[in-house]
Amino acid sequence: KEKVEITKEQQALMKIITDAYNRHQIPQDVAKKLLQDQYSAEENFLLLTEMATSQVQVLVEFTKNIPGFLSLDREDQIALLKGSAVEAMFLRSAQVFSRKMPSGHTEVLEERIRKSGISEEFITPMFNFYKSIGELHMVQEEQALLTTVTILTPDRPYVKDQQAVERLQETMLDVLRKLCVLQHPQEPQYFARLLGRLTELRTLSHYHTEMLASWRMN
Ligand SMILES: COc1ccc(-c2nc3ccccc3n2[C@H](C(=O)Nc2c(C)cccc2C)C2CCCCC2)c(OC)c1
Repeated sequence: KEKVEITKEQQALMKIITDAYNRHQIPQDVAKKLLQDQYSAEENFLLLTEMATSQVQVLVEFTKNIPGFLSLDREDQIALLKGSAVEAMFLRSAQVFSRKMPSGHTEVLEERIRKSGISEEFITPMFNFYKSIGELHMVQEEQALLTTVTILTPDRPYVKDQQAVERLQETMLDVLRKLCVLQHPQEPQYFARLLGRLTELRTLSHYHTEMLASWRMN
């Protein structure tokens, strides 16, 4: 049984990324808004686009704090941001949905989202993903590193120097793997389960355009 140990450098890397992840949060708490009032499909669509837009700005600021990201080719940085924006948005939504809330709040939030205007056919895959993320009970370091690993996906469209992105992603995956072993010692499969969510995330994000196009306006 090999002793898993996070090195000093990896500790520092994890702190930089987690602090940046927590610092670059969306200002307004959309869950609180949704719990307070019921909005029309049009208002919800507007809220969704506002959230998605501010999320992209937050993502850009966050990536500036990923050690090595700014050393990548400038055009590759943009390709990585464009390629991961929707996935990062669903990941953030899953984390917001899975947050510990006073009893009954999650059910109300789920109801508001089901009735938001999104087409029926997308509700099940979306909530299946949210619940599968929730079941992982990720600590904030794992959430930050998982988002970082998602951004540093080498095979996004138009990435020229895939090797450079792969090297960066591997650095992050190594820290994440060790963190999972240390945080979930009874669950040796935890890291694999975590990465499996990224496959589900990519599938869900393929629906995104269709989800918007089929939004049920009155
Ligand atoms: C069509 O694609 C989506 C994407 C996300 C959601 C979504 N899942 C959520 C889970 C918890 C809380 C809110 C949640 N959202 C929306 C939201 O704002 N997501 C969000 C964004 C966009 C950026 C940053 C951060 C977040 C949370 C609410 C937008 C207003 C209508 C209701 C959904 C969605 O719901 C139908 C459909």
